[in-house]
Amino acid sequence: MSARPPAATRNFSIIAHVDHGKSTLADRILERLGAMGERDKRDQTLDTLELERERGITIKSTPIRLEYTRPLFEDGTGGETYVLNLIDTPGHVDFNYEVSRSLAACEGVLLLVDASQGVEAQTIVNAYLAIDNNLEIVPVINKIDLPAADPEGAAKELEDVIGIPAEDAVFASAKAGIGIDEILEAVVARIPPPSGDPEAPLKALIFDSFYDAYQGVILFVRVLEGTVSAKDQITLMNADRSFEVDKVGTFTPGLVVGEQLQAGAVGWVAAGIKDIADAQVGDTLTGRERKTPEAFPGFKPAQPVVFSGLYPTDTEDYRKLRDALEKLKLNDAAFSFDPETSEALGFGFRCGFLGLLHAEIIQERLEREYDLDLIATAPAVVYRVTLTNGDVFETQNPAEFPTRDRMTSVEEPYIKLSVMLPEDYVGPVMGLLQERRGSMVTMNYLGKRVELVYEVPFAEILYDFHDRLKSISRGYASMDYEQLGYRDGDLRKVDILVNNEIIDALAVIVHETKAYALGRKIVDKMAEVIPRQMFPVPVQATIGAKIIARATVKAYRKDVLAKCYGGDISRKKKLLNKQKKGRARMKQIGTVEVPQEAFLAVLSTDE
Ligand SMILES: Nc1nc2c(ncn2[C@@H]2O[C@H](COP(=O)(O)OP(=O)(O)OP(=O)(O)O)[C@@H](O)[C@H]2O)c(=O)[nH]1
Repeated sequence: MSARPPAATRNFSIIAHVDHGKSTLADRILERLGAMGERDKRDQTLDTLELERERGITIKSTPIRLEYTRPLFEDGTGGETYVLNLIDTPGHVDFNYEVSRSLAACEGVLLLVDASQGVEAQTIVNAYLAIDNNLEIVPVINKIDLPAADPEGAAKELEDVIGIPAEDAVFASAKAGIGIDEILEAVVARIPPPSGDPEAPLKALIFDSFYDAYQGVILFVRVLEGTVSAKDQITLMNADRSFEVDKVGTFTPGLVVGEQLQAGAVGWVAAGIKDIADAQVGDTLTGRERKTPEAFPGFKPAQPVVFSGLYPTDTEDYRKLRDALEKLKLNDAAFSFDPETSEALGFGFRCGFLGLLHAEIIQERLEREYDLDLIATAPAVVYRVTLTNGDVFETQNPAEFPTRDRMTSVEEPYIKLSVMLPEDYVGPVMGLLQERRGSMVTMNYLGKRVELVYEVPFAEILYDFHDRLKSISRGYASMDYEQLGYRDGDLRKVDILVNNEIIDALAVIVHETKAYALGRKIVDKMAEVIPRQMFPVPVQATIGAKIIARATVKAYRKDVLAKCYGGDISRKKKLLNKQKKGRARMKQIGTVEVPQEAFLAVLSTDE
């Protein structure tokens, strides 16, 4: 494995906007290079988790080592064999940091653009991630088989927006297998080989990892300098922890054990690391004795930015939930959980995620793989509050948010949001962004399409923003964003009362200008979803002592069982059973049963 000089290696990734054909192209390359072999030819080989496949989104970056032998050309060239390390990248903004680390492990990328869609928001963001990492970009215009394809137009857009010469583009159809040979030739001809001195002190970048019950954490690394072998003593520079290497190897796919990994190589390292927090993506591996002078730049500890409470609907399941969270955490340094108690919901956990999709994935896994029924509270961002006594504290739990008289200021996280859309929808989309307290940074025209760049409070896009954007642009707009940092905001806590009791888990933080509208929306939605009781149930929204909105859940007119008096007993049983089923995902609060939907009332769309 290590005998091959780095000159014959190419490390690259495929980057694209969602659905532009990344997985299809990767599969086609694998197939072309025989890597599918005898294995079951599945739809999307690179997407490993069961859940990813169902959602059609790649979560884990799984590299694959391929061998490519150039054909013999008439001029007598060709015939050489190259090792191609194809590093997959997750295709969602929640995982942009992982994408940037995966790219840091490469020398080049295939930038894939759908010939019928053209450049989209994620195309631009991903291209800039590649440019920031000084990568060679090979533009590939995909789906040229589609009747609506305009390959030249898409190539021209790339040139106009990102400055990649249109004549560099390779036209392809991953589905029909067109242009695959050209793509492989472009990879070896245009993407530079890795450099680095195998004799230098070890310097390897961790770009992904997973937890294995027997081996501990398996690190996916790109060796930048030096060599790493079994029995080496290594140090993780940012974590400042040292380990002895058990095994190293490459991916073919599947983990293959090898002797060593040298500068330029992409492979895996197992070193009996038990805690994934010690081996975070972006950290640098070096020799314990012979250290590299500087860690690879740009390390950011995984930090959740969206928080939500997770409670078992059945209080008996608390331990089961804790065990499940512990298991998931083994594999996911970016996910956090801490016990929390809610007066309304009992014992649960405050969980932190990289974004809404990450939150949804974790929740779905808990329910499906661990068979748990959960109540999730509305997602919230982290607020920074300065109290009147000068103390500053951060909170992501609206229930803990202080009243106005106890604080002097609040700050909230902002993002830089980039939206790509046809010019016809610019008006309505700008209206939406303004409604979300956004301020424009730039507006770029490219032909009939426009890129809008806005600074927006993160909380404003958490809920229904993406759906609204899609619906007002008839599905044509695409978006991507990056975190910017904290800014002052005039924020209030809105409490929700059911049957005159504050339900702590329903509190939300909202901008002063929107408090009334949001309070109204929540109480109306609550009144709609809380089942009728034997008595009328008032639902109120308050700021401090002031009621800002109110609605009532009307009482039953008749007892459901009244009909059954004297009737046959099986019918009565059936009815009770039906009611019991309907009760799944309900939480008894005082005398009132509140369904999961009510806890997410704040997420319901305005329309
Ligand atoms: N007509 C046509 N369809 C294609 C081509 N390449 C991919 N597709 C289709 O486009 C859709 C999206 O392709 P994927 O490969 O899943 O896209 P992706 O970019 O990997 O998507 P994510 O994994 O969700 O990021 C699928 O329905 C593919 O069959 C192509 O060359 N021509």
